[in-house]
Amino acid sequence: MSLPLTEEQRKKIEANRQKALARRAEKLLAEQHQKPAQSKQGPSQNLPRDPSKSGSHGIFFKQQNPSSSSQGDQRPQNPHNFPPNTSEQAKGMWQRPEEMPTACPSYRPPNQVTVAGISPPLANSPPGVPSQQLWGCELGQGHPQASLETQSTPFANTTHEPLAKVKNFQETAASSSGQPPRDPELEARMTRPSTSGQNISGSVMPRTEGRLQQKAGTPLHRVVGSQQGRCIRNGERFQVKIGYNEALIAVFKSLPSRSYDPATKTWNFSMTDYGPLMKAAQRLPGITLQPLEGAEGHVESPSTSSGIIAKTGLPAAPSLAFVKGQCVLISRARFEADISYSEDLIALFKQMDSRKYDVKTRKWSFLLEEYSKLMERVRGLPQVQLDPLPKTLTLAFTAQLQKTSLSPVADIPEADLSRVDSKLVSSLLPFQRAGVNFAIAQRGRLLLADDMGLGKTIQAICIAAYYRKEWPLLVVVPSSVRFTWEQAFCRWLPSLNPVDINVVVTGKDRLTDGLVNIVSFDLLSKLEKQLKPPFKVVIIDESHFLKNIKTARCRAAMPLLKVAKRVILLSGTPAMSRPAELYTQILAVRPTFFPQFHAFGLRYCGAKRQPWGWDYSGSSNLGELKLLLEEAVMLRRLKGDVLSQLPAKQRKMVVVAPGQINARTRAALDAAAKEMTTKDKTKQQQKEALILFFNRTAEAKIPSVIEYILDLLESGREKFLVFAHHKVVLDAITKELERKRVQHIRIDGSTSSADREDLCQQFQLSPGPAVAVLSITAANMGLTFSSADLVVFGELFWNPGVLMQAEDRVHRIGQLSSVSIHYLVARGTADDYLWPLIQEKIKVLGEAGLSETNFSEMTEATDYFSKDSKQQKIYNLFQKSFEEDGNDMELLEAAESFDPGSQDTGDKLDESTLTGSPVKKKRFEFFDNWDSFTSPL
Ligand SMILES: Nc1ncnc2c1ncn2[C@@H]1O[C@H](COP(=O)(O)OP(=O)(O)OP(=O)(O)O)[C@@H](O)[C@H]1O
Repeated sequence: MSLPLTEEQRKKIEANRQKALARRAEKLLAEQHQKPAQSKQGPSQNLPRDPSKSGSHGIFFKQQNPSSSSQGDQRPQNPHNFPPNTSEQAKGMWQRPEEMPTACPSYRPPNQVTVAGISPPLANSPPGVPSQQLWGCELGQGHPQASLETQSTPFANTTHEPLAKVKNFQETAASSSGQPPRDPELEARMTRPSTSGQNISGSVMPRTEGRLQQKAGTPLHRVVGSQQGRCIRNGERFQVKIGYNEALIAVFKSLPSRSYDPATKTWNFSMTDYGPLMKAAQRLPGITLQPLEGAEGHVESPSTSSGIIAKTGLPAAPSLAFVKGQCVLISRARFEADISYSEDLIALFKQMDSRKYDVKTRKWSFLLEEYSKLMERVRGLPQVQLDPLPKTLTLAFTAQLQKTSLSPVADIPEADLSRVDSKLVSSLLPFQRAGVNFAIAQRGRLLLADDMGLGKTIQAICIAAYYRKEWPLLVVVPSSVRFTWEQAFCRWLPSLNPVDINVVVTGKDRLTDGLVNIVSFDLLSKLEKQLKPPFKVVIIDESHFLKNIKTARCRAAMPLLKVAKRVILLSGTPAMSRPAELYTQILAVRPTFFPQFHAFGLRYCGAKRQPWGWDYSGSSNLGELKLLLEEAVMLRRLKGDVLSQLPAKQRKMVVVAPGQINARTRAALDAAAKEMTTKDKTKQQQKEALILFFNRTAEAKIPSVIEYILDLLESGREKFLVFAHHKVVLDAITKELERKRVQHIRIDGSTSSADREDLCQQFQLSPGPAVAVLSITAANMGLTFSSADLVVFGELFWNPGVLMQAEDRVHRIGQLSSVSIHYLVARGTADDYLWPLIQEKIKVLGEAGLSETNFSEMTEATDYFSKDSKQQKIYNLFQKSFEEDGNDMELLEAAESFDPGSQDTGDKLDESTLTGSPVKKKRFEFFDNWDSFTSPL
C-alpha cells in the first residue's frame, strides 16, 4: 500500500505547486509585456500594476480535505490547472465582442479599472492567505481563475450565493468606476428581498441580502452595452457562448461547477448551476442569455420562489440538477451536510436555528438536536438526496440527538472502587483513575489505547477487579509477557491468592484452572474447545494482534469476546496503517455497531470497487470515526498529555517464558547450578561453575529475548535500545534483525570510537523503526540515543551502576518524554540471583543517597526470588563473587569468549514460538495523525 501523505507533506507539495505556477504566470506576464505589437490587448497593458500582486504567491489550489473521502468532497473547486496554452492566450486573439470568450484572457475594455469586490468563491482562498495575495487582474488576466478581488468579503457563502456576489460586484464596480447613479427604478428591481439570518455565536452567517438598499444612491451598474449569448448543452454540462462581460464573469466565477476551456475560450458548468446562472444573468443589465434548448418551456416565474424581479422578463430555467451528499458528524454536538449546492436546500438550511456556515470547509452544520427536523424537511425536496448519519452514530449519540447532553466532552462519573484492593486504587495516577472511570461508564467494554508505557496493565487489572464477582477472568497476551502479567496480578491484587493464577504454558494445560487464567494468543486458538462455558470477563493485551480477521488467533478470540460481558482491550497502537485494522477491535467492544464490515469499509475505509472486488485500504470520514470511538469505544491518552503525572523513568521487569528454554540448555543450567552447590569444591571451581551458569543463562534466554524484541516491533515500537552482555546474545539478536530486515546498529567492544559516533548518529537520525543493539559494558557510556524512549535489557548485569548508566543513554538532555526501561528476567536461570542482587545493591545505594531510585519499588515481582536453602547458597556465592575485586574482569572475559560450541543459537530459534508475522517496515501515520483529526466544537 502506498502511504497517504502527511499533512505536512501535502502542504509542502501544495506550496511547491503554487510557486511553480506563480513562476509560469510571471513568465506569461513578462511575455505579454514584451510583445505589445503582437498583442491586441493594448488597453490592459496600461493598467496600473499593483505591486502587491506581482509576487510568487497567491494562486490558490484545491485544498484537499484529508479527512473526507475521495468521492465525498463535492465542494465547489477552483479549476486550478493553468491553461495549457497560456502563452497562446497571453498573446491574445482579438475577437469581435460577440465572439469574445467571456473570460477573454487578453481583452479588457478600455478604461476598465481593477474591480474591487468580486470575490472568487471564498473556498478558493487558502486559509490564512489574505485575498489581496490572490492573483490580481494583471497576473490573472487570461486565466479563468484570476481573481479580480482586492478585498476579502466577510460573507461566508459566496459560493452558494452567486447572486449576492454579483451584487457585491455591481455595487463596488459602480462606485469605483465613477458612473452616475442608475435609474432608481431599475435599482429597485435589482434588489432582492433580504433573508434574515440569525447569527449563531462564533459562526459566520451567510450573506444576507438587501445590502444594496442600505447604500442608497450608490450606483449599481456600469452598463457595458447590450450583449446576447446562449447556453449550449454539452453532455452533462452546458456551455455559455457570449462576448466578454465583466459582470457576467463575476457570476461565472461564483458558480461552484465552473470550468474554463482555454481551447474554445468558453466557460462551462454542470447543470446544477444552470438555474442560478440564468437568474443571475437576468439581473445583469444589457445581458441576454438564450436558455438551453428544451428548457424554455419550463421556466419558472422569476418572482416565484426567490422573489427576483427580472429586468429582462426572460423566464428563468428550472433547476434540472439533482444533488446528493451525506451527513457527517463533526463534533459531539454537531453534524454537517456534505453536499453540493442547491438553492432549495440552502433555503431549508437557513430555517434551522442552529445553522452555522464554515467558510473554510464551505459546509453548513447544525446541532444534533435539529438532525431529525432537518432530515424530515430534506425528504420533501425531490431533487436532493442527503444521506443520513449511520445508525450506529445516532445510537451512540442519542443523548445529543435528544438534546439531553450538549457538553463538548463526555461527563464521566467517578466510579466506586471500594471493592478493589486499596493498594491498587491508591497507586492509580489521576489519568489512570480517569481511565478506570471511563471503562466502568462503558460497562466494562472498551479499547484502552493509551500510549505505550502509560500503565495499561494496572488500569486493566483495576477494571477487571471491579467486576471480580463475574470471574473467572481470562487474560490473552503475547506469549512473551505471560509471566509479567502473572507478576502484575500478584503485585496489584494482594487479595488474590497466587495459586489462583493459572498461566497456560502448553497446549495440554487447562484454560479454566484458575480464577485468573493467562494464555497466549497462539495457545488460545489451540484451546478453543475449552472456552465453554464462556468467560464473562476478558482482557486482551496488545489487541491489535487481532486486527486480521482471517488469522486463527482472531477467529478463536472473536466469538469469545462477542459473548463476554466485559471486554478490556489494550493496545498502544490499535491500528498501525489503516482504519480497517480497527474493525475487529470495534466489533469486539461493540458487536452491534458494524456487524458487517462492508458498512464500516464504505464509511471509514474509503472503500472503492475494483475489478477484483472492494478495496478497503483507504480511509474516509476519520474525524467522525474518531468521535465515535471516543464516545463509545476507545480511550487514548498520549505520553505528552499526561507527562506531568509520569515519572521520568518507568522500569518494568518482564518475566520471560522459561518454557522456551530447551531441554538441553535446561540440563546444562541445572548441572551448572549443581556444581555451585556441591560440597568440597574449591573456590576456583565454584567460580568456574558460576561463570558457566551465567553463560548458560545467556544461551537459554536468546529465544525469549528475540521474541520480545519482535513483539515490540510488531506492536509499533519504532526505536529502542537492546542491551546485552554476551557476544552470543548480541550476535543472535543482530542476526534475527537482519533476517527480518529491521534497521539496526550494533555497538560492542570491537566497534572503533569513530564508528561508535557514526552509528549513534545514524540511529538518532533514522526516521523509521530502528533497533540499537548494544553491549552493556561497551556502550553504557558516552553515547546519546535520545531519539528513543525505551531501553530493553536482554540480560542482567551484576553492577547496577552500569545498568543505570546504560539506561541514561536515552534518559538525558534532549529527551522530552518519560522513558521506559524493560528488564527481561528468566526464571530458573542466573537471573534468579542477579535480579535480587541488583535490587539489594540499589537499595543500599539509595539509602546512602547515591541512587535516586529503588528498583524494588519501581518494578513488579519483589517476591520474585523465593529463597530455599539451595538457592540461598547460590545467591551467597553470587554476592561474594561479584563483590570481590577482579572478578568483574574474569566474568567479562568469560562472557566475551563464551561459545556454546557447534550450536548456532540464532538458527535454533523455535519459529513456532515467535510471532512469525513480518515486521512492519514503517509504522504508518494512522494513529500518529490521530490527533490532527480535530473536531470543531
Ligand atoms: N500507578 C502506577 N504505579 C506504579 N507503577 C506503575 C503505575 N503505572 C504504571 N506503572 C509501571 O509502569 C510500567 C509500565 O506500565 P505498563 O507495562 O502497564 O504500561 P503499558 O501501557 O502496558 O505499556 P506497553 O504498551 O508498552 O505494554 C510498569 O513497570 C508498571 O508497573
